[in-house]
Amino acid sequence: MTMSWSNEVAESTQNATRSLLYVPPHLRGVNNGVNSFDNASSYGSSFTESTQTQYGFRSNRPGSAGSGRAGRGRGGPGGQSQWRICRGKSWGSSQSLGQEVFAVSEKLDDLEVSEDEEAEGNVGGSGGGGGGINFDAYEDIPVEASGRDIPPAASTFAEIRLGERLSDNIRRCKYVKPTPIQRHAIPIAVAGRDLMACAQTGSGKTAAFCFPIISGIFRSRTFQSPSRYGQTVSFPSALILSPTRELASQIHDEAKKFAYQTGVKIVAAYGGASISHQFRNLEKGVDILVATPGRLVDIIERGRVSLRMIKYLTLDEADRMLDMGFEPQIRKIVERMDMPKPGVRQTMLFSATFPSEIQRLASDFLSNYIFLAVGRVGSSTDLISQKVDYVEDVNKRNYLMHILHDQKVNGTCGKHALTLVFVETKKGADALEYWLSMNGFPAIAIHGDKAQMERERALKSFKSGATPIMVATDVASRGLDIPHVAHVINFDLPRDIDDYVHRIGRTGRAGKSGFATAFFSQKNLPLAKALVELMKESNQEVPDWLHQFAETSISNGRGQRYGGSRFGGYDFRSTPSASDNYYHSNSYGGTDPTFDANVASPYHVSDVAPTNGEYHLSANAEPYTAGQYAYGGSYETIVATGWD
Ligand SMILES: Nc1ncnc2c1ncn2[C@@H]1O[C@H](COP(=O)(O)OP(=O)(O)OP(=O)(O)O)[C@@H](O)[C@H]1O
Repeated sequence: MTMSWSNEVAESTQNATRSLLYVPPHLRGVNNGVNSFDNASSYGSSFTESTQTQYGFRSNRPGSAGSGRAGRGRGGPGGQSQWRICRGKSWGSSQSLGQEVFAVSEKLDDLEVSEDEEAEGNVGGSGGGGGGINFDAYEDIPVEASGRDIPPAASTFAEIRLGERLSDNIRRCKYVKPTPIQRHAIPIAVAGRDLMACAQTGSGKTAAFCFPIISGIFRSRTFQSPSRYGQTVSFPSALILSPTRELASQIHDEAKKFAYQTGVKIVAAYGGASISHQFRNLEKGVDILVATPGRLVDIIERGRVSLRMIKYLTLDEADRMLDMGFEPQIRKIVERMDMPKPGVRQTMLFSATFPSEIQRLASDFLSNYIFLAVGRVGSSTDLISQKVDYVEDVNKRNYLMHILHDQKVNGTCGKHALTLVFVETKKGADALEYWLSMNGFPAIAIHGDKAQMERERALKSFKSGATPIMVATDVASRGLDIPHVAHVINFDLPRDIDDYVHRIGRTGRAGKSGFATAFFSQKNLPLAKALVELMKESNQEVPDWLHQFAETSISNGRGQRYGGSRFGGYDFRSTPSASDNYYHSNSYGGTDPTFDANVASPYHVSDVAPTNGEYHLSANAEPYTAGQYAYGGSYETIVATGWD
């Protein structure tokens, strides 16, 4: 049998196991077909008024009447919202729980990807589709760039001149058109500039940093030889750091596809996997090393890798990499392990969220950089329909099971509609996996206490649809690009709104719609304000009760966001507190000599309607005011347990 091109390149993880039905160890030999959901027939009665959802179908979804951003074209021709009122019914808080979860499953129905669609290569995801991605969804996204002499954006890949081989691979991946982050970031990176880039989850950041690196290494080939076969110490030209093993592995797979037949060698090194195997891979030659921080330090200290020749440094999920959990290790790698200094190497930082404190820390690693924000910094894409339900902790399991049961009986949770359930703790993940499995729901858990093989097996089983429910801690919240995740359920809400943004971002990727449900209880009060702001920014309907919580709640700081909605993003250099005398650009290609670091420019570069590569300045936005977008409050320590 001939393997498809992408399968050939990414041999291992691409082998789906759809035909396998996962049976958890404790259920082997047990009649798995028995659905003990009968036990749950009394759900309705076990829910008090306060646990009833305040479900509202969105009549004000983008593209429908009343939307401030009508005509986006998302969800089909004519800009019809995916989340329409189903079958002419309207729902309210007086509906029974059963009816409400039924409504959820109807929504999931809308999300299902047909076999035809997949066959046509219209499905995004690491499988490499993309031809039918709804790029219109991104067209009116605000873009802001600040910094000196900003290279102009490109509207096609061809304009960027990435080289023939890479261009062929881009076509093979069915990337017809660059996404907004790619249009802006790739020319900046190809021009050799340092970059801090913030763009929404699922919007194509991986390619935005991989293409310039691969192209740059390929071009310099004649002048500089790669790390050669048999060398005991490897000297990669590029280092891509990721907070999790799974993300490192995914970036490695993607980069390999992009670098196919270019001769650019890519090696992954992350914890939990055999280090001797990784040494052997390094000995075969490495241009681009994709690594998690812990394993990288280990291999450097064992003298197997030197960072002396690094020309490109990328931190994916950069804000996570620089938060309290990882920062010391990253500093050690970047500042004390032989790596060329900022200005000598090229540094690129990418994330969907960038709190100002982290931007400040990150600026230590950058030189004369450009800040690029596609969409509002830290906002979620409005491709994700968000719903928040008030559910007391004691009722969460039953409520979850009711939702899943409904998906199941309505046939809406097929192999193409996966459900990802986030919980707070590793123990909680195991317990919920067990409980769901015992109740006839094929679930698998992933968390940092599992052996790497088990983590990989869990992910593979979930991706293939063999186990369509995955219970996860935050180890799966960032970067993972899993096709067909239709529903993200925050069984336990995170304490940090940015984590919420990343978690729900596992659905609604590459222009596709997704659905996110959060179970909110009293203990989530500190998150209420930020959640309301985020939902409003993403054009979501906010339940009245959540508004009330938000008004009364005191933020814990991490929950709080930069205040208010505003066009474009926020570059921390434009606040009075930015310690250095930073520059600020008022246009692509020009620096405003009158720029005052204390009052940022009111001009914004917009690509709302780029014509012939021309970008328009809009002076319509209010000037920044001091601290207006500061990531308010105190900064709580986040311990990145189980990440590396
Ligand atoms: N130009 C493009 N054309 C078609 N598909 C694309 C394009 N760029 C990226 N994709 C696809 O979009 C999906 C999301 O991309 P990617 O994983 O890079 O998103 P991301 O912005 O890094 O998300 P996150 O913030 O969650 O890490 C992937 O499946 C990728 O293959």
